[in-house]
Amino acid sequence: MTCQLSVVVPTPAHSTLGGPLSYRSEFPLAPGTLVRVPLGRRELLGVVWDPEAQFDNAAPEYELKPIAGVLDGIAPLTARWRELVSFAASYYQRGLGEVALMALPPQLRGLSAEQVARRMKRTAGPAPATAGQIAAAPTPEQAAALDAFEAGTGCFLLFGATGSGKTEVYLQAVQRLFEREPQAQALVMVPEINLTPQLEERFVARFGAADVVSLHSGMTHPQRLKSWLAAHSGAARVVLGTRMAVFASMPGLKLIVVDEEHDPSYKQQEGARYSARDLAVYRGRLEGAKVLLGSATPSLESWQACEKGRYTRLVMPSRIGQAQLPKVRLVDMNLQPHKTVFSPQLLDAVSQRIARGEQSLVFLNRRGYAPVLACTACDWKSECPNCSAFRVFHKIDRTLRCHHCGFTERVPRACPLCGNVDIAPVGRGTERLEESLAQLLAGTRRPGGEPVRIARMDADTTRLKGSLEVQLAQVHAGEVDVLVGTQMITKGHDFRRITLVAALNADSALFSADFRAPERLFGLLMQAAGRAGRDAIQSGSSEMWVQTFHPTHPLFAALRQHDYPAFAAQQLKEREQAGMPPFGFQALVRADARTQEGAQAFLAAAAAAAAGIEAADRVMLYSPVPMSVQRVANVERAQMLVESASRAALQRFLAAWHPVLQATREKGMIRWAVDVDPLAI
Ligand SMILES: Nc1ncnc2c1ncn2[C@@H]1O[C@H](COP(=O)(O)OP(=O)(O)OP(=O)(O)O)[C@@H](O)[C@H]1O
Ligand SMILES: [Zn+2]
Repeated sequence: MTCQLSVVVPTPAHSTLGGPLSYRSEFPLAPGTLVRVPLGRRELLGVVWDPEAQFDNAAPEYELKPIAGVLDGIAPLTARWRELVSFAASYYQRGLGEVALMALPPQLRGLSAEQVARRMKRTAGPAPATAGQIAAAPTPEQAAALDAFEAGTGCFLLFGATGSGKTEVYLQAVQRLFEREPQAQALVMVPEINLTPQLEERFVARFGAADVVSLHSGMTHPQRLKSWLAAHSGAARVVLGTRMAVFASMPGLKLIVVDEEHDPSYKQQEGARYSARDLAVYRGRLEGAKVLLGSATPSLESWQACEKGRYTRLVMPSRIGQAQLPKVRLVDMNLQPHKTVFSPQLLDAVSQRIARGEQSLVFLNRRGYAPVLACTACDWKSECPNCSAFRVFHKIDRTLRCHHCGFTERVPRACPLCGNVDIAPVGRGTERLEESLAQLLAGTRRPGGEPVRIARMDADTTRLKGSLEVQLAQVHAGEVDVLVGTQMITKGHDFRRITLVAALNADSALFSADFRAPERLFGLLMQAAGRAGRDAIQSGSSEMWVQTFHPTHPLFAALRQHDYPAFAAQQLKEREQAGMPPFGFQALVRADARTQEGAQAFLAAAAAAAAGIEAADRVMLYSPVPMSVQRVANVERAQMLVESASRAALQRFLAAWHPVLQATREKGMIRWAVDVDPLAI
């Protein structure tokens, strides 16, 4: 008996081999089975997909190649998993094979059936240890949220203030699930790996190390495979991971938590540009699993879904232990001498904290020493030769580094244009901020009379594996008085000793062209404020300082009141009037080419050819424009916005347009891609 199988294999993006390929097998195989198949001269990992005709004697056998092997140690992927992958591929306009294989651990691709069988044996460890740490007694707000979650169905938004104990709600929701259904599985997603160490500890303490596995890109391939197999076999009951974990194979999935659901890092920014938060909601529906989104500053999309009754809102306005939210203080920088970096009031407030043995956090969204190095005599600036951007001066190793293409050079001794030896940094990054703070606070003493200890945390200081954990531990242990860093330090951390948070240059985002900029800024400032005063004892005197040239901006009025709902209502009104998301739906087509003209011509040609295709009348195509950083690594970039009042119409249009884009030729074109529901425009 010969069977015809449809098998999904990794095919290049936009390839005409988008769907499953047909292979021959001597025996029937269940959909979802992992197989190895020949393609061209290679042998690839594939997934048996839902068959049109799994068994078909009339098939022209001689044309079909036989499969090369079956990974029969691994149970087939479920129909729901395959449906999730199919949906993601079609919604985000990518190849099915690309998405399916991206969703599997990379190491699986290279393993033979025997190797897999051996790994499976190794993952089957001792019986899982039972839950260890006892849960804290929930506060009344936590208890109410848990009960409402228990009683309802579908998708929930846990709108809880910073420090209101959302993590404990996640833990107890999972725990209650396991008490009811011991075989059930829970997926808990976090935005970034840097938030994971603390959370992972808490889940392990509660459910035991054998029950909890992680999935994120910081893991080695063998570790990832091990976690994946444990989740797939059901041995691990909790999967804790970043956006990629949304595709984890979990046959017993009953609960999905998305912590800090507003965080932009849930959106993949290359390849298949999926939103893990949105897929989590979709997956919840597919699997019949409840979905719990949590945030103190929800995305306007999720907020609107609550307003419309599609999600159930759970609110926890109070901080644990009656701790208060910090008092917001605005410093009007118009009243400060020109080029003031640190207003004297702010400096004074920080010094007072140090003298009392409290910690301060100062954040600035720019790493490096200075964003530009410039000649004091001529026009030379540290431009990147490959990008339309400046190279950033890093003093620590005296380099100029491009943060877009990575191009790095030693700082020249003299101006490359005029030979002047006096070249100077312009502006300020975290490295320089750390340096100037050390000077400004040189006279300040800690309660014991010791000098001030300043630490910096950003992508540069945390590059080495494990260094982030070490630095966070130092802050938690009170070995740091002032923590300087990028927004990395404003997210999610449960700092207990910080009583002052300062934002130094928030203004640039106030007048950004991106309609999401106010939402992002407000979220960032509220989250940053959320790091102060988390310990009830000190919270009464906690403060959030914002230095701004626009103190009367309405965004700050809402910030002062910690009033997210008012801010959201005002923003949603503006968005509704303008037909912007979540009231309208968008996609971006990006084009990379040798020249900017070429990139734009490609987009214009594809737009012209779109007339008359399905749903084109319900879609608005804007003119192609250069991207804000127009050239990166000598590639010119342009984009075109596609908008519709209907998500379904936009989807139909994009699907019909795909072959048109594929057929559009333009000299010098390098690549193009569609970004559905783009986060930045
Ligand atoms: N029921 C409880 N009893 C005592 N302490 C609790 C309780 N629930 C949470 N906590 C403690 O309160 C602190 C804040 O909780 P958590 O970090 O979960 O806040 P959060 O809501 O996630 O805040 P953020 O949005 O800022 O991340 C933690 O130290 C946690 O251990
Ligand atoms: Zn560059």
